[in-house]
Amino acid sequence: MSQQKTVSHIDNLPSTPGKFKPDKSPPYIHRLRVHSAISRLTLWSSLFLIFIICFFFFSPPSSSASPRRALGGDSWGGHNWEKKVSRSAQTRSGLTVLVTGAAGFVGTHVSIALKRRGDGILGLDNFNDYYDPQLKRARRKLLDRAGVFVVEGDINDSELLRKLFDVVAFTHVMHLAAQAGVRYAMQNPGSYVHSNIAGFVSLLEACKSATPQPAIVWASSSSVYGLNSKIPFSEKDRTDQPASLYAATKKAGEEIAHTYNHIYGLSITGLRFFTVYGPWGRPDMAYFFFTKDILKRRAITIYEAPDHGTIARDFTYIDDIVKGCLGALDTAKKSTGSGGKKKRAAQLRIFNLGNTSPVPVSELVSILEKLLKVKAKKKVLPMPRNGDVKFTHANISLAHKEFGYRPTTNLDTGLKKFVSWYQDYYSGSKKRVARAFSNI
Ligand SMILES: O=C(O)[C@H]1O[C@H](OP(=O)(O)OP(=O)(O)OC[C@H]2O[C@@H](n3ccc(=O)[nH]c3=O)[C@H](O)[C@@H]2O)[C@H](O)[C@@H](O)[C@H]1O
Repeated sequence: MSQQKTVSHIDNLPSTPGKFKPDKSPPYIHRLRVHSAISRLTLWSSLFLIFIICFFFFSPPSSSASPRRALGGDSWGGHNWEKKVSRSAQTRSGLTVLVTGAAGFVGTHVSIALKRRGDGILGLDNFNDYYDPQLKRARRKLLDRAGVFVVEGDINDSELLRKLFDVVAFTHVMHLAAQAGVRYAMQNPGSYVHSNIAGFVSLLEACKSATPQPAIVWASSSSVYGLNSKIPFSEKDRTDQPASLYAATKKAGEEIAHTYNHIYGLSITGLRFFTVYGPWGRPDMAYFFFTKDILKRRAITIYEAPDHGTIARDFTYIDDIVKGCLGALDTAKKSTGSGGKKKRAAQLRIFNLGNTSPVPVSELVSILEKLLKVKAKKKVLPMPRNGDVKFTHANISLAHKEFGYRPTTNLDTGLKKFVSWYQDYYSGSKKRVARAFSNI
């Protein structure tokens, strides 16, 4: 009993050493006190040790110290990586631009054009295999030579995006990463939602939280006009009848852009590209695979509208598109938000970037036959209902007024340049391949 009392008395002793007054208790009381002090010390040391272990195990590794694995891409992070990122984005007096989809067709041309005039450019691309990734790797070589570093990663990787905005204060984002192709949407609808909707939102989230907020210029598409029959297509025309999921995701992008502009004060410019073609183009596009098939003496399919109607496109040459992109970047006003909050209304624009002269697909094939000096084996079939539209035709007066956009390359001239690049690039001759790389 008395021992129990004594123990409870010992437990009530002050734990602060300075307040402990030595007393004249018997020796067994001292032993008990020492024993208790040792137990407490052991308990606190164990707790401290557990805390340290938990801290090291559960805290995220510092990405500046060790590289991390990107979502669907290379590893990123670390001192050397950050140095490459900063060096690529460095500029004396120009823009500091993050180009998404930099290893894509338009992304490569725009990045090189911006770098050449002195802007600081950082590329981002996930190098997916929608079409030959070898071609994307070859474009990366061009970018490397031009001094543009391309980070391999996905726009859905918000941690990577945050890191990029931490390392570089981008003034602009040229957003070109997307799942392209009108007809492929029937085979892989999820990829359109992943890149063109979820990916776009992920990018806008990063932009709205960045300090400073960048101005954004991004690629919408002529396909948003869908079944619109009023020609030429003007930005004021209706865009609520998309004919493909691709078009629907681009239209959704335009609405999402409105929301981020409205809530967060992001300055956003959408560019509706009209069937862009040229050297280093996309192998999934008709002019590209027609060239390949004609040269291989394989039959090509040409679609026609009901009642043998013509299908036509406002084919637009890549150099004209590049000028349009640069014009849009140069006239983009600053975003107005900060810390994720809007201060005042910000710029929100949409422009057609087309060629203003539609050409029937049959005419495109005739030009290719002349340039390739091979007669095409043609199969004419009714246009399947798989997302295609009968014709496109851009009214470009708005882009002309705002930044002097005026396309100057007709389809004959543009295809001549494409065919010359194609024949060099796929020639198998070292000298000619080198020429394909130098002609950009
Ligand atoms: O402006 C856009 O926003 C879009 O442009 C491009 O789409 P489209 O204009 O449909 O180009 P593309 O496929 O080259 O077909 C060209 C023509 O060939 C016809 N076509 C096609 C295939 C075939 O086998 N036969 C055929 O006649 C076909 O009927 C069509 O008339 C981009 O791919 C797209 O990503 C998007 O950017």
